[in-house]
Order: sequence, then C-alpha cells, then structure tokens
Amino acid sequence: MAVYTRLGAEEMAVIISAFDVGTLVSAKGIAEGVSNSNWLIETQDAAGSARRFILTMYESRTEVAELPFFLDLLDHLAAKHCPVPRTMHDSEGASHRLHQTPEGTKALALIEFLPGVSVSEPTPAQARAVGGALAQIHLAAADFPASRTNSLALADWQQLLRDCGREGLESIHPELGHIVERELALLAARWPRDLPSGVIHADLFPDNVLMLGDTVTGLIDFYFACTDLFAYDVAVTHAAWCFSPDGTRFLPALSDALMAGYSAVRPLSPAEHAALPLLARGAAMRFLATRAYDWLNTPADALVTPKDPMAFARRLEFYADPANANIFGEISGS
Ligand SMILES: Nc1ncnc2c1ncn2[C@@H]1O[C@H](COP(=O)(O)OP(=O)(O)OP(=O)(O)O)[C@@H](O)[C@H]1O
Ligand SMILES: N[C@@H](CCO)C(=O)O
Repeated sequence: MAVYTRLGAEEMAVIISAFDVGTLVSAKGIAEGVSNSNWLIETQDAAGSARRFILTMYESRTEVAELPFFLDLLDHLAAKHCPVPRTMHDSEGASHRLHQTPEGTKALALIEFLPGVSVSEPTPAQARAVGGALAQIHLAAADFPASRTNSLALADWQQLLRDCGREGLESIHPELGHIVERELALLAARWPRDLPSGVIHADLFPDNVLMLGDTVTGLIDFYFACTDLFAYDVAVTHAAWCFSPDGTRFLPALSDALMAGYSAVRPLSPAEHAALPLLARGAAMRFLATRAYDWLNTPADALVTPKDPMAFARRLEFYADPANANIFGEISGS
C-alpha cells in the first residue's frame, strides 16, 4: 500500500495541468513503495500521443528542502544517458510543487515513467548489468555540483541501535544485542575515511531497479542518495543482491557477476577492494539498524509491515566470518 493521500479526479487534473504534459487521461495509485504516495499518470498530448509519468507525493519521511538535490541529480544522470527517469518541470521551470492537502502542505513531483520490472530472483547476467549501471552513475555524477551528507552513516546506525536498546534488540533475537555491540565497536574503530567518494545511490535493492530481460531500464528511488564512499555503495548493492531475501544463503554466482559488472565500468582501486569486507559489514549494519528500529517502533495497525531485521543480521554474520574474506574476488583495478 502506498497511496497515503487521497486526491480527487478534479484535483489530480489541476495538478497535472501545471506541467506541460498534455491532459490527464488516467491516474492509478501504485501499491509498491512504502515511503511516499505514487500514481501512474497517463496523459494525451496535443498531437494525440499517450504519455506516462509517475506522480510522487512526498510524505513525512522526505525533507522538502532536500528535493532539489534528488530531482536535479535525476536530470543530471539522465542527461548523461544513465538509466534514470527525468523530472518533468512545471510551466515555471520548478522540479517540484507544493500542494495543500487536509493533512497540510505536501510536495509533489512528476517523473518520467520508465518501462521494466523489478526482478525477485536475479540471474548472474542481471546482477552483472546492475553492477555496470551502478558504476555508470558513480562516474556520471562526478561533475554534479551539489552534495548531501549521508543521513544514515555510522553515527546514525549507532543512534538508531541505541534507541532500540539492548532489551529491544534481544526481543527480536536473543543474540542480536551481542552481535550489534561487537560489530558497532569494530566498525567505529576501522571505518575507512580516505577512499574515493562522490554521489552514491545508497539503497540499490532489486525493488529500486527496473529491468527488461538482462537490461537495466531504470534505477529509481534516489531518496537516500548522498555523498559517500563509492565502495560503500558497491557493498550496499552486494548485500542487497547477492543473498536469498532472508539472508540464509549467499549466492556466489550473483556476487561474482555484480563485481565483474561494476569493475568493467569503474575498476576498484586496491584500497577500495581491500575495504569491501568491512564496508559490507557496515552495509549490513545500516539495514539491520533501520529495520530493527522500524520493527520495534511500527504500530501494530500501521499500513506497512516492517521488514525483517534478522535478514541483515544473517548477512552481517556472513560478512564477519573470516572464512568468507575472499568473496569479493581478485583485485581488478590498479
Ligand atoms: N520512474 C518510474 N518508472 C516506472 N515505475 C516507477 C518509477 N518510479 C517508481 N515506479 C514504480 O513505483 C513504485 C514505488 O516507487 P518507489 O520505490 O520510489 O516508492 P517509495 O515509496 O518512494 O519508496 P520506498 O518503498 O523504497 O520507500 C516502484 O516500485 C515502481 O513500481
Ligand atoms: N531497502 C531498504 C528500505 C529502504 O531503506 C530495506 O530493504 O530495508
């Protein structure tokens, strides 16, 4: 369920008329997604051609002041032929608009619709393509002028997990308090600071990638994008793609393919490569932290079901096991 705000047909037509995209033909609420309200919009332009867009209304989790970073980034990457949707600007040139709703003023944006589906059982060829697309955005954003601090970095995981409390973590799993304490101490002591950095996606899970066959047609949901280590983004994507969803099975063929796809476009330096095992522990901790917090703080009658934190605790234990130190393969850059 992801339509939190009701918009009537007349109201929707007025919203769409602010953009130079033709007249509204249909607006269908999209079930996927948890943070914002999304609709698939169809219009007809002056020449009679059908056009499709995604209308996003930003709910409480997205800061309006940060929208220019996210939306300008989409335009920058799209202009460099990355598979990301462009933002449709309104007739005054703005990338987002404010709209009055019964719950207060909310921001909205109209984004290009891209074809494709999110795969649930990726193949190595698909993982390879995703690795390549990730490297492509890392390179293409090099001259993007804006930057954004990562709002979910190590200090934020520490705070979220402190808020969960040891008892809270142990109510999820008896071992979790111990695992978190051990790993947070290690990550704080060893987190690298001097690796290449730039704009990263930071949440490139399969549900944020649209594909047709083995081709990436869309990277979406850039609302965690920020300025951080490129290799950390590789580690996030690795944690998201290279395990069974519950984290019980590592999928080596996907791992090899993802790494090969990335390295073919942007070879990792030896220092980045050497840091991957630790960065992967950090990536697993990032999603463990947000999931554990949501698990303990989502009301039972909420519209969304919290995601399982243990799926990332299992990945964390996998990455922390010295027997798995070589899963990132040979150094392929210099
Ligand atoms: N540009 C696009 N082209 C086609 N479909 C899209 C596009 N953007 C979003 N979608 C569809 O809308 C769904 C929800 O989008 P998205 O994942 O951005 O939602 P969200 O609620 O903002 O994010 P999240 O669930 O990660 O918090 C996606 O799963 C996808 O099906
Ligand atoms: N992709 C995240 C949710 C958004 O940060 C997760 O699976 O926990």
